[in-house]
Amino acid sequence: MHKAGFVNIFGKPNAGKSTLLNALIGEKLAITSHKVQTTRHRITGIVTEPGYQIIFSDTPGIIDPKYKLHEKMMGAVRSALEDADVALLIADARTDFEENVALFDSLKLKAPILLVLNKIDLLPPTEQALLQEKWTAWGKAKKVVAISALKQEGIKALMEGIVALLPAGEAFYPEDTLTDRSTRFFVAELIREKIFQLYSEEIPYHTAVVVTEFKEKNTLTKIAAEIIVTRETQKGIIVGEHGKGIKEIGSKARVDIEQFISQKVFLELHVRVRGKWRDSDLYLKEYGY
Ligand SMILES: Nc1nc2c(ncn2[C@@H]2O[C@H](COP(=O)(O)OP(=O)(O)OP(=O)(O)O)[C@@H](O)[C@H]2O)c(=O)[nH]1
Repeated sequence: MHKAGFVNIFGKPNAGKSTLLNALIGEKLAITSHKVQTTRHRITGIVTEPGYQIIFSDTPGIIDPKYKLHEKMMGAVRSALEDADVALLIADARTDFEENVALFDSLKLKAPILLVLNKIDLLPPTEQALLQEKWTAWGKAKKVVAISALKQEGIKALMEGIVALLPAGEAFYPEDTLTDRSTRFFVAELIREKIFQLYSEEIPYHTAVVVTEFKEKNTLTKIAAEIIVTRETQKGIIVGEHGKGIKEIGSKARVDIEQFISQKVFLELHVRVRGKWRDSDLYLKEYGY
């Protein structure tokens, strides 16, 4: 019997959802950083094996919306709640058990649940066993699996648990499909990731990235992108003294983009100020939210 279905990942910000998606897919599709709310979209990654196809979705961490951007992010979570065949609820093993329970209960999921206890590499084994018992006693998960998404431990057992819960069905996508997102989308995400990794405090949360040009030539791909911020001062910080900041974003992003598209890249970055982009439907649409 062939199996196929949508397996959606939910959890608090920073629980490790994107790291888990990448570990399950075996490719870097979702960007990560140690800051919360790195993920803003629903990102799909597809695994096809002889007996099954799984369409995984990473979702933004669940928060109370403060900007229209946040509302769009939570819209992505809602759509994922509705179409899940299997729900992966991921909890950072070091965070508060009750808070995670409250969040997971509030989702009112109808799909079968797999509870994923992540970051166990940071926990003594005795604590891990206790926590695993607590989650089993919660009673709503078909299975509790302890993993380290970062160290890729426990992923095989998790995969087996997922396949067991998958409904019968034909594949939704051709077997060589890795994702439903465009290359441009991933290029913008890789640039955005560098901003999350290189700048502290509020800058990343005021930033969007749009690819304005993507031209494949014989030996190299020419890419131009705009980094959108909300204030002139932020532009100054991103550009940096003598352009040092933007050069660093550019050279780090270029290395990753070249690896992603397997071609040499010429990357041109510009910074643009757009006062209220996070609250403007027009700009949010233009920037892909
Ligand atoms: N030690 C350890 N760190 C991890 C593990 N999984 C994820 N992390 C780290 O936790 C941080 C957050 O990981 P992400 O995958 O970006 O988390 P997320 O849940 O997608 O975060 P949002 O985008 O805020 O929703 C990153 O610094 C990861 O490297 C793990 O198993 N062990």
